[in-house]
Formats: sequence, C-alpha cells, structure tokens
Amino acid sequence: MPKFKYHCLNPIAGVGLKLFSENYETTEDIKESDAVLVRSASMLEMELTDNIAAIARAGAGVNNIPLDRCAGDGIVVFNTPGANANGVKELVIAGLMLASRNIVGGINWVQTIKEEKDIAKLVEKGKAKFAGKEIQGKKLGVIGLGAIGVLVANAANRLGMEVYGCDPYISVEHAWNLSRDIISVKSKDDIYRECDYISLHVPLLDDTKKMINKETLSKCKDGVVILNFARDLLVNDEDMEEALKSGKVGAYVTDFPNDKTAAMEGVIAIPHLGASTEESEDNCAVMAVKQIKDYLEHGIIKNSVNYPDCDAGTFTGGTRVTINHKNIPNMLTQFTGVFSSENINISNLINKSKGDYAYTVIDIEGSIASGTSAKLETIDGVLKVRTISE
Ligand SMILES: NC(=O)C1=CN([C@@H]2O[C@H](COP(=O)(O)OP(=O)(O)OC[C@H]3O[C@@H](n4cnc5c(N)ncnc54)[C@H](O)[C@@H]3O)[C@@H](O)[C@H]2O)C=CC1
Ligand SMILES: O=C(O)C(=O)COP(=O)(O)O
Repeated sequence: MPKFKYHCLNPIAGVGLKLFSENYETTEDIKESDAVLVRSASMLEMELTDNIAAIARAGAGVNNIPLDRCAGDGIVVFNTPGANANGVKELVIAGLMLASRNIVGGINWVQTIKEEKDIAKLVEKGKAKFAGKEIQGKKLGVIGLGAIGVLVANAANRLGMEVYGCDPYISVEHAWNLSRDIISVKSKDDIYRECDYISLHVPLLDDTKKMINKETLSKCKDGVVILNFARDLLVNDEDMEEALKSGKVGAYVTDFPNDKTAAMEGVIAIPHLGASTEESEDNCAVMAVKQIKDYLEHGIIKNSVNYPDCDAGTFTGGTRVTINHKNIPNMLTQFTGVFSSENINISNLINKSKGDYAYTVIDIEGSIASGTSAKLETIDGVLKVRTISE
C-alpha cells in the first residue's frame, strides 16, 4: 500500500489519529500532505498545493474552507455531520438557563463579597437582584432543523417549552427525528412574532448572513432572547447593540464573541465551546479520519460538501483510477476512449455529479502506465487524477 502524509491545522483528537495505520505519517508541512485535517482554522487565504487530495473538517461548519476553489483544484472537502451536535445542544440548553436566570451576574457578585464576614447572610440579603425567569411554558423558536436544531428543539420541548421550528430544506432524516410536539412553521416571521427565545442553527451562507438584523428584530417580541451557537456573522452586530440598548432584545447569548460583541452590554459571550467536549472532539476526529482513509485508499467519498458522495466499494486489487472533473458533457466518452485506445478493459465504472463538479471511478484488472493517467489529465475539464494500486 502507498504511504500517505497528513497535516493537522488544529489539534485533532488522538482517538481519531490512531486510526491512521503505519502507512500514514504526519507532516508539519501542509505543502507535502495528501490530506489536511482542520477544525476552525481559516483556510480561506491559504495556498493549496497539487498534492492535497482531501480536506476533512472535524466538525460541521465549513465557512473557513474555500469550498469552490478546492473543488476547482480537485480537492474533496469533507465534514462530519452530527458528530458534535450533542455537545452543542447541551451548551444551548445551558445558554437558555444563563439568559433566564442571572447566573453569571450572581456568580460574579459572590466573588465580590468573598472576603466579607457572614457571607451566607449577605447572600440571602442580596440575592433578590439576581432573580430570573423559568423557561418552562415559554416559547422557543429554532431556526435550522439540522443535526443540532432537532436535538435542541426536542430537548427544550422535554424541558416544558413550547417549541417552534423552521427549516425550508429539512432533510427526511431530520424530519423523522423531530418530535411531533414541535410546531413546524413555514416562515421565520412566525417565529419572530411568537417566540420568547430564538436559537439559530443554520450554516453561514449568503442567504443566512446577517439574518438577525433591525428589520427581523422589529418583528420580535419585546425582550426576546437570541441564542447564536452557529456563527457570529448571522447577526448584524450594530443592530443587535441598538436592540439590546432599547430593551427590544433581553439578552444575546453567543458562542462567537468578536471585537464588537465581546464588550457589549447584554451579551452573554461564550468562547466557542459548543463542540469542545471530549465526546464531540472524539466523534469528529474518528469520522474525519475514516472518511480521509476511505477516500485515499479506496476513492470512496462520504459526507463531502463540494463533491458528490460516491460509494465505489472497497478497492480489492488491480488499479482504481479516480477522476475529479467538471460536470460537463462528453467526459465519460473521453475517459473510456483513453482506456480503449490502450486496449485496457474497464471492469467497473461509476460516475456521480453534484452541481458544477463530478467524480468518476474506473477499475481495471491490471496496472496502468503513467502515460495513461497523464493522458486523462490533459482532457479539458479534468481537475485531478489519482491511481490506487496495491
Ligand atoms: N458552536 C459550535 O461549536 C458549533 C457550531 N456549529 C454551527 O451550527 C451550524 C449547524 O450545524 P448542524 O446542525 O450540525 O448542521 P446541519 O447541516 O445538520 O443543519 C443545518 C440546517 O440548516 C438548514 N438551513 C439552511 N439554510 C437555512 C435557512 N435559510 N433557513 C432555515 N434553515 C436553513 C438546513 O436545511 C439544515 O437542516 C453549522 O453550520 C455551524 O455553523 C456547528 C457545530 C458546532
Ligand atoms: O463544527 C463546527 O461548526 C464548530 O463550530 C466547531 O468548531 P471547533 O471544531 O470546536 O473549532
């Protein structure tokens, strides 16, 4: 089996890295790696060299990776759907509590009186200013019913909240997992109008950027609590500051503090801890490494965000040629033409496409000359050719 090199841009849990066999070695130099593992480090400005075949995001959000540039370079980008969802869900529930009961204010106050005498008495005397509200019976709106949103909706429902959910693109799997008690609404406006708490669980995309802004906040109830455990850019910070000052927003809980929100009054800022649990880190690392191995060793694509999934089956011998290419007419004819011109028999061929990009796996019985893959590389629209052999 060939040797592969991987580079970690962030620390990746050992339980995952241990899955790499002796045929893999880590490298400090991304430029010589076959695969890159990353969490939140930004790759947006990074130069990506030809040898990189795959990038695995050990986590969900991929807004730190230039997906289209990678696809154009024939680099398959994976993420690990659902692997950290429970970790985030539990912190969102904590966020609901932090926004409803003045726990942070209370804890900080105890620190200010810790040198005083008879603290127990002072506590009973001073505690009234930290009184809060209960979440039971209140309305929570969940925007984005994916891996995290569904868990948050179901958990909040079990805690006695009336939960509304909105996701125009909900997957069949997530719809199945959503409790029947959740009120599913078609328009986010229903959530803005009805809910006391609103939790965001959508990816950062052009159409979700700054979705919480002056206009959407004006549709909300006075004193609404916004929870953002998704990405800071989903919220317009200036509009949020104004809404916090006026009391339109009662509290803004964010897992993504930035230069503007960290010091903002009314903000409960958590340092991006949603997925920072042993369990989530392990789950993500294991899934990311398995996907990288499947791709490098077998050409199998599972959970890619910029290429089609393709279960080519385990590579069992002979030669497997994988081709990342543009999704344009006449590609397969040209590929098979190269093999037939050299009198090579194709034993298996799979072709999948997703948007502008496609992926073809061709199995042959023997070996191929390097000239054959060079010929494939010269075909217009071909982005990367790999050969997998014993
Ligand atoms: N705080 C943290 O540590 C973490 C934050 N995240 C963030 O949470 C986001 C969601 O994560 P998952 O639930 O795992 O992803 P997911 O892909 O399972 O779910 C996202 C859902 O949002 C929906 N959606 C997309 N556009 C929408 C729109 N305009 N309106 C309503 N729904 C829309 C999709 O249909 C999908 O069901 C990630 O993209 C990431 O930004 C994820 C993991 C950890
Ligand atoms: O998975 C995600 O989208 C996250 O935000 C988690 O980020 P992290 O891996 O904890 O840096």
